[in-house]
Amino acid sequence: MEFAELNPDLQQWIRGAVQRGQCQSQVMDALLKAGYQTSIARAVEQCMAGHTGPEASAPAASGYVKKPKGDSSAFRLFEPQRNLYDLGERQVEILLAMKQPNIVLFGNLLSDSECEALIEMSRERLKPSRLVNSESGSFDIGEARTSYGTYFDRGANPLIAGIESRIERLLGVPGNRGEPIQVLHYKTNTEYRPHFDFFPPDRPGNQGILAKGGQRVATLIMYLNNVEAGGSTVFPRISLDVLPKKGCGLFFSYANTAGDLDRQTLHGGSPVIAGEKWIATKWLRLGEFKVGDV
Ligand SMILES: O=C(O)CCC(=O)C(=O)O
Ligand SMILES: [Fe+2]
Repeated sequence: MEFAELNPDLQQWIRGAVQRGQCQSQVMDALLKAGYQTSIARAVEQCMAGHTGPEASAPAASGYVKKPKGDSSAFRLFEPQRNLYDLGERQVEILLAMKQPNIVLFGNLLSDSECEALIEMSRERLKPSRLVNSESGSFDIGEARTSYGTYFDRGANPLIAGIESRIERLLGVPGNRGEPIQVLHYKTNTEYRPHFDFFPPDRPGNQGILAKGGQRVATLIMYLNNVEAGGSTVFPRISLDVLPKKGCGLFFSYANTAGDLDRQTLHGGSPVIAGEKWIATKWLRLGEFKVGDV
């Protein structure tokens, strides 16, 4: 495979690895671990030899969140303009809004019965949550994330479809950019340690994920129950703790006002001290995320 045929994210990663002084076998090793075929060797060789042609410009669904000229709004996504969003079937309130990072807390996003139904339909399906290993691309279980979870394909049933349609109308982001809704259950003493929801594009293990729908650009966490103690969504770099409240939704997008990935969005699910915690999460991509692309 020719270097020029690779997608720009992968080109960029290989260029970066070469510039960092990695030798051909180290680069190949990382790529093979990330699931690429040996046929990529020719492209790596070309890059090593400096025969890469002109730098390709990143397509819309690139691994980076880059500011399009003069406008970062496509990447920052939802920024509230009113205090109440009347969606007809539901009035969603804005309870908190922060500009940098772009964080919005929604009230009245889900009804009590929607929250309860989501929990009930997930109970039997829960499996230990996994983390993406950004070096190898594998999905690993570990103590950084001790919740249990499951997910529902887009439009999997009328309840999921209704919630997805509400999210689409509220945020103004096409539903086909959404990943499947994931439901997570944290028992007492479990947590999800601080992390980024975007996939650092310079890591070989993230190339496969980025190829499907492009970079993640935003998260919407929907709280499905009230938690007795602990279990906040914590943003340690900005000293913010959002306490879970049934029916509320926490939205944040990862591009700062310059359109670059904002590392202030580091966040986690802090340990549940008493009781249990249930959330449902919708992540949004820069491009279309095809159902089945998990
Ligand atoms: O549990 C939380 O509040 C945060 C969950 C989270 O960060 C995630 O699922 O990516
Ligand atoms: Fe997260």
